[in-house]
Amino acid sequence: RQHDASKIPEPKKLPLIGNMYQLFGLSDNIFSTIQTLNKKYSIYKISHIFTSTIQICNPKDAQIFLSTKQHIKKSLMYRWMQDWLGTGLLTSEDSKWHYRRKLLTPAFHFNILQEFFKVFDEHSQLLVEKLEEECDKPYVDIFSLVSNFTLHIICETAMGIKLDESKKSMREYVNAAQKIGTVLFRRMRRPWLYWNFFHFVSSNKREELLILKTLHDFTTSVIAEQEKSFKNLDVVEYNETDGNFVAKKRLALLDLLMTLKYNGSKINDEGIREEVDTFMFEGHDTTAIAVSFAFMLIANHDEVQNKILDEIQEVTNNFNQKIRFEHLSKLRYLEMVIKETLRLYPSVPAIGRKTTEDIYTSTGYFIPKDTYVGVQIYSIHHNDEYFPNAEKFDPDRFLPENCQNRHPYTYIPFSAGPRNCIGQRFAIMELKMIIASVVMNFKLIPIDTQSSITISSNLTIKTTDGIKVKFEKRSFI
Ligand code: HEM
Repeated sequence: RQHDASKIPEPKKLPLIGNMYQLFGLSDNIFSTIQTLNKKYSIYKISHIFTSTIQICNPKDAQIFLSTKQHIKKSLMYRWMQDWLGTGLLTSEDSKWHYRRKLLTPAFHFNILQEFFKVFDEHSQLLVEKLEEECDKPYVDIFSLVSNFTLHIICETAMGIKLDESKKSMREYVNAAQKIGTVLFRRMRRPWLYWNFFHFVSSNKREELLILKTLHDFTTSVIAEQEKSFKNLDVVEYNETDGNFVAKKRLALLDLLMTLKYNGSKINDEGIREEVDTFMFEGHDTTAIAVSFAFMLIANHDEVQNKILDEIQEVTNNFNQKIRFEHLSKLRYLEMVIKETLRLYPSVPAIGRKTTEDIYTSTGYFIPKDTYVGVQIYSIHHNDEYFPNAEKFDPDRFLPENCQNRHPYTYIPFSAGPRNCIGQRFAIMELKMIIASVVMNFKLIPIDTQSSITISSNLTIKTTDGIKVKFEKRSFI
């Protein structure tokens, strides 16, 4: 065992600015700079005068940090996100996180998801209608179109409100949600902005405040709208053992939070705002990204597209029935396509933690308590050692027999362990419904390819120039 954190490999350092300078430069190529480092080392340290982070690019160490209840504290980036998300489920720690996680888990129970199906269906059909209007165009920039639909879906399901289609604030919200990531990333790359004072007086902060206003105005209007129609049912009881209030009936997210607020629990207006901001963002952006990359990959792989279509044909009795809730679990090949899309393009490419006790890595490096750690999901997914010919899109990697011998932490698009994604099943259902509805109605024609796009760094994975796909109406259905 090597008992020394200083033994962890470090890319070349300079005085004061450490090796952080490696990440300076244009935001477009930062992503590839990070990936080059990630390919070179399976674990390494990146640092400057104010802070250092251990980057983990291998599944064994990812398991050490993610699988236990021990390391649920988050890294610096999540603290910077608190002006936006408060301490909602994604950014909270310790007892607050435990309480909220326990409280909100039933809001994504199977029975609730089943009720959401009609919303997934309705918006998938509306997306099909919208794409029909786009068939004449040389291509569709898919993310900006789909994110509108996924925002509607999260509002109508988890928040329980129907958005007004013409609402200008909706588009503004989606744009602001893209911009906030850029502002947060800019801070990460400028060491002097780690100092709250310097950040407070910077132009970055001024930009952040404007963006936050747009984001918060939108979520505030969603809460106000839901509150107008909210009916307070007597479904809350006090749990003597843990001193918390619980709902006796399963409720969707915002209904649950409102019910608890009106019945004297710990949830107040601020708590509601935190969770609405958190779920609104996590719930629409991640899924829109996944749909966009899935369309690009399907368009570029005819054999995959045909297999998806064959499976839908079989499940819907030769396209004679509409896709129903019970069909979703039968769309097994489509599920493999979604998994392979999330391997190549995990919507959340990296996550951060802070150690809560001294720890040894799988190769014996010592990491002391209170160290920031980054788990590099994208680079674990792109490692040829775990996924031979890793850049190749091959859904068969997820055939049961092909998964057996893989370390479980080689594939972690939803993270893993107690702080994994609470919306995982929601996301898979929504993706299945949207992709099946679109492939059933259109032939997807490639415009962008895996090599034509440039991935850019943001909180979630983005490209510098959108993702372009062409849609051609199928005539035989
Ligand atoms: C393809 C879609 C999605 C992907 C790839 C994804 C991925 C992730 C990942 C990697 C995390 C861990 C973040 C971290 O530890 O910092 C996470 C957490 C989370 N996700 Fe998702 N997510 C998706 C969809 C959703 C949806 C649809 C929702 C809401 C309905 C959602 C809500 C959340 C929340 C609230 C957390 C924080 C959980 C906690 O800390 O207890 N996600 N997600």
